[in-house]
Amino acid sequence: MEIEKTHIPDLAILTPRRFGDERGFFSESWNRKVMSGLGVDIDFVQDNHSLSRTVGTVRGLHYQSPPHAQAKLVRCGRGRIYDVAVDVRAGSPTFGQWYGLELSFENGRQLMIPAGFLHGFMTLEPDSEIIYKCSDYYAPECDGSVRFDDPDIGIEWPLSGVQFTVSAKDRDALSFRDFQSPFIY
Ligand SMILES: Cc1cn([C@H]2C[C@H](O)[C@@H](COP(=O)(O)OP(=O)(O)O[C@H]3O[C@H](C)C(=O)[C@H](O)[C@H]3O)O2)c(=O)[nH]c1=O
Repeated sequence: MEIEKTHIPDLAILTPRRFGDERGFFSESWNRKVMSGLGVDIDFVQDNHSLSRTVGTVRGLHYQSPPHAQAKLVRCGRGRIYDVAVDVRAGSPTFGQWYGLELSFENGRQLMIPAGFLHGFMTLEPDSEIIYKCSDYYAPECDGSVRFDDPDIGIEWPLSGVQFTVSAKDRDALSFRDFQSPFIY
């Protein structure tokens, strides 16, 4: 398992080793013992899996507030997405800063997102599927969302000039200016 830091503290990229042979490959997508040896010890309790049919589907930017804040480990099981996390931990030196990268079946990369971040992605291929581990259970009463295209965050999404597919919840999401962070660094 390779682990790479980003410019945002605690936000990291994990790339599991793939054992290739004539059949294809085998990979351990998560191993708690290996990761705790690398200093990342999270008790994930829920796995999520979503399929987005069209290019330019955007899901996010979402968060769950305490006491059900979620750390997430995100990977792309099919297709290709641009995955983004925004640091919204009050007091963090990188508060309001975002980091994005391509996750795909091909590159096998995973984004390790601590609690206290907004999370969202944009699909770059049709029929893209993401699979992600969460460190707390779904709690709709704690669910919140901020506009993916908020100018005060300024995410440089890779696609422009396309008709984005966005849920009503995400279209009506908060502006970053109206968002009150419930997270402490
Ligand atoms: C998140 C979630 C949703 N649901 C139900 C609730 C709705 O009836 C349906 C679709 O939910 P939603 O529109 O919130 O799904 P996404 O837009 O993919 O939201 C997710 O996308 C972004 C990228 C995230 O990081 C979050 O995990 C999550 O907010 O699934 C559940 O039953 N359990 C869950 O954990």
